[in-house]
Amino acid sequence: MDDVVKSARPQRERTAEKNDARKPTREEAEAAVATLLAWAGDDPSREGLRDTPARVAKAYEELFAGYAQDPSDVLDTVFEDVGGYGEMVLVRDIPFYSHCEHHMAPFFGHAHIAYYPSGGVFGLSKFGRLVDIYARRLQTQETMTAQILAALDARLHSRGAAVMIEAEHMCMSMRGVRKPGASTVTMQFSGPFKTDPAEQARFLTLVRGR
Ligand SMILES: Nc1nc2c(ncn2[C@@H]2O[C@H](COP(=O)(O)OP(=O)(O)OP(=O)(O)O)[C@@H](O)[C@H]2O)c(=O)[nH]1
Ligand SMILES: [Zn+2]
Repeated sequence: MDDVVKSARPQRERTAEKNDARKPTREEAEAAVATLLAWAGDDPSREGLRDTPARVAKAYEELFAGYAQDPSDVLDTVFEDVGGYGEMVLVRDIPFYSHCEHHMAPFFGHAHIAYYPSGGVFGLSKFGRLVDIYARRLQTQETMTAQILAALDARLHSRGAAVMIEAEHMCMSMRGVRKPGASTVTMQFSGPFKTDPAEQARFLTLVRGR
């Protein structure tokens, strides 16, 4: 397993608990939204915007719920009685919505995750949950790709994984360089996917073969 030290439960990552010391109150968050509305040129006290700061704070709780979630928790469902299955498992086209850490603008697309099981397989829905934990945080697409791979690498039941993410960034589509339709593809490999080009090619063929 390359340069990764495995454990049954990986270290907890950035979580709400860790950030609690400097976490503003909900009232402060809503006041900040009102300030942004005024700064954008609107009147936060007009009827249509009166409840907007509260709605935005509530929406942020959902959109950024990943800070309060631990990826190691979702990979705890493992099925060991799978008739000796040890071939690649690929879950492809997992949709996600995230926000880039540079502009807090949405980026969205699909993740594809493959791994080689070792003595058991993960519950399939957990890959969607894993993607969402990272998608519901601020980061780059590259970071998200690497973190999903690292979460799998840290589990005893994976002996190598491949993660590919394809996404469109609204900070490049709606503003700035304004190139709607441009897609960014990132990928990270470990185990056989990293050491064997044929494994990488098989993963890429299976992802594309739909
Ligand atoms: N590598 C990477 N870059 C990203 C991601 N999301 C946004 N960016 C880029 O972050 C960069 C920020 O560039 P800056 O020059 O600091 O900010 P800016 O003036 O708003 O840049 P423009 O977007 O070019 O207008 C831009 O090139 C974005 O396209 C991501 O997930 N990965
Ligand atoms: Zn951006």
